[in-house]
Amino acid sequence: MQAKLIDGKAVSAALREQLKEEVAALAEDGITPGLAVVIVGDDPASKVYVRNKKKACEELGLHSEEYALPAETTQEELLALVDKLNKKPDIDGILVQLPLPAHLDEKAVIEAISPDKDVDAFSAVNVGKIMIGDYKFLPCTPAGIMELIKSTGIEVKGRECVVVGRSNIVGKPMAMLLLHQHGTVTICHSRTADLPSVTRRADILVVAVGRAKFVTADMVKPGAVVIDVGMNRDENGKLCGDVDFAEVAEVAGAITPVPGGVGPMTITMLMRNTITAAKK
Ligand SMILES: Nc1nc(=O)c2c([nH]1)NC[C@@H]1CN(c3ccc(C(=O)N[C@@H](CCC(=O)O)C(=O)O)cc3)C=[N+]21
Repeated sequence: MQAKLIDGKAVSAALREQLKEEVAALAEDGITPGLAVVIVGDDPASKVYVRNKKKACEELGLHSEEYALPAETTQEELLALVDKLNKKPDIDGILVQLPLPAHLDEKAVIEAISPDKDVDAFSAVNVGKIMIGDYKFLPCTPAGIMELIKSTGIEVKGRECVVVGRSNIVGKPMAMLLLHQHGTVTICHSRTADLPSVTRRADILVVAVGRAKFVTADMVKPGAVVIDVGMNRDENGKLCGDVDFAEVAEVAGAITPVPGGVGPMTITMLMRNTITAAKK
């Protein structure tokens, strides 16, 4: 392996030390940031994330509440809970774990969360604010990736940045954040013609397609920074990313592992957003 490993756990740990100081400063004013996590149904992978979020809250001294609702929960029941949390004074951030079971209207639930408590920054108002560069919260995964890129010391300004994947929660906001830092940004997706020729232009390559080992060494420019957002299970049930780590690490200049890359950063940014929300 010739690439430098981008250690999401280490970058996370350093940021969490700073956040602890912010929490301590808020405590002097009698403020404890509070996060509510709502999970509907019992997807085992979702449970892992929810557990990691709760652990991070405990580590930083945040108040956290978990609402585990049965898979049969109705839209009305879920909206009633969101409404209650919107009004709950000790809750600053609300996260409804996605995806929701198919009978629930995800969009309506996201829009029901008060924009001031929308720590995922998924609602239309918050997405719009990101577009115009006037935001309070950044979406957690793209924000965490910007911190990882910063940790490599590479400057985004003027560079070729290629984002593979165009989801509302990762690909699109990711492209916008790179653009804010003056990157030259290309978004690719499943219909992109000759994808390898596009990804090979990237100085910074962010991959969020949800397909195990989708990016191979021939798709990567030598020396590129490669960020892997994937969370897949391989044939043996082992967690793996969208990038074929073993072979791409021979070509890239720096690369994130899965696990231990983007995942921990997502949670750290969620903590940061909750603290920001508590500052009012
Ligand atoms: N409203 C909402 N907001 C989210 O932010 C959200 C969501 N829904 N639904 C699911 C995805 C996924 N996600 C992850 C967060 C942390 C890890 C994480 O901590 N990963 C660790 C370990 C994971 C493991 O061991 O299984 C790592 O990569 O090292 C992973 C995935 C947040 N999501």
